[in-house]
Amino acid sequence: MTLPQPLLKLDQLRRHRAGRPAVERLSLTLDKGQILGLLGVNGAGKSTTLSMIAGALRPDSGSIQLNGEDFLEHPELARLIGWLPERAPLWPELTVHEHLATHGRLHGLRGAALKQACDAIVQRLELTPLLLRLAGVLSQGQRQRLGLACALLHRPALLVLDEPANALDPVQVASLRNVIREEAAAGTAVILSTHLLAEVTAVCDRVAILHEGSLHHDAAVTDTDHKTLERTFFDIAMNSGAMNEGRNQAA
Ligand SMILES: Nc1ncnc2c1ncn2[C@@H]1O[C@H](COP(=O)(O)OP(=O)(O)OP(=O)(O)O)[C@@H](O)[C@H]1O
Repeated sequence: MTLPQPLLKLDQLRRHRAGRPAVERLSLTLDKGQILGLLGVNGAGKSTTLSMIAGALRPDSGSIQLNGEDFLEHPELARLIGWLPERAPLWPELTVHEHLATHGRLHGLRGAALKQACDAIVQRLELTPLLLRLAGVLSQGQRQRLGLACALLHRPALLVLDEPANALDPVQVASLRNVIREEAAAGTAVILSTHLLAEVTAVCDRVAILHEGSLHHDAAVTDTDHKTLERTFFDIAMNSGAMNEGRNQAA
């Protein structure tokens, strides 16, 4: 019997930025319907990792497989991905509706299918009152919601969210959590980076901790209550030198 392959497989990813290692020998897998939280202090390498997964930054070495295919060899597999970067890239002179329609067209949606996709995401993310507003005058939280809508519009198999709760009010944070859970229940794999441990325990079923570009922890969240996760996070952040020595000796 052949085992189902993971939706996403990172193998020994490496990337230097400004002459320094930003991500080092990172290997991870993610299955359909899983929600992985990526934690780490500032500069740990979370955004660099997510940018490589989303196809926006090429690794120096290592491989990325999507559905068993080599993403670096087949960049067209980007159609499987919905990406919300740390700062949603919006055109200030386009309205919310024009953004959605443009994103849909870029993903090959036309006519009735495009209208249906836009209507569905507008309703889901409660964007109706904002439809005719220019992106340039949206609040930060509204920009974040529009960025999330653009990432979800084409029904990606893998959702890559870089600090998605940034600037959202508590009502919108709760609604974001629901959207993430609904996506995972429908089979979408989700990877999200955050600084908020509570975000991970509330919504993720797995957690990975990056430090200085390397993976230091990868565990199921059900096995890790909030206090334990907090302790693990601080241990890694404060004792990384000692941990690295241990890892090097073990290697
Ligand atoms: N555009 C860039 N040019 C050069 N170096 C960069 C760039 N972006 C990030 N870096 C460097 O890469 C390393 C990893 O940064 P990255 O943004 O991936 O970390 P992060 O974990 O997402 O941080 P934060 O939590 O602050 O968003 C850091 O040393 C950072 O200085």
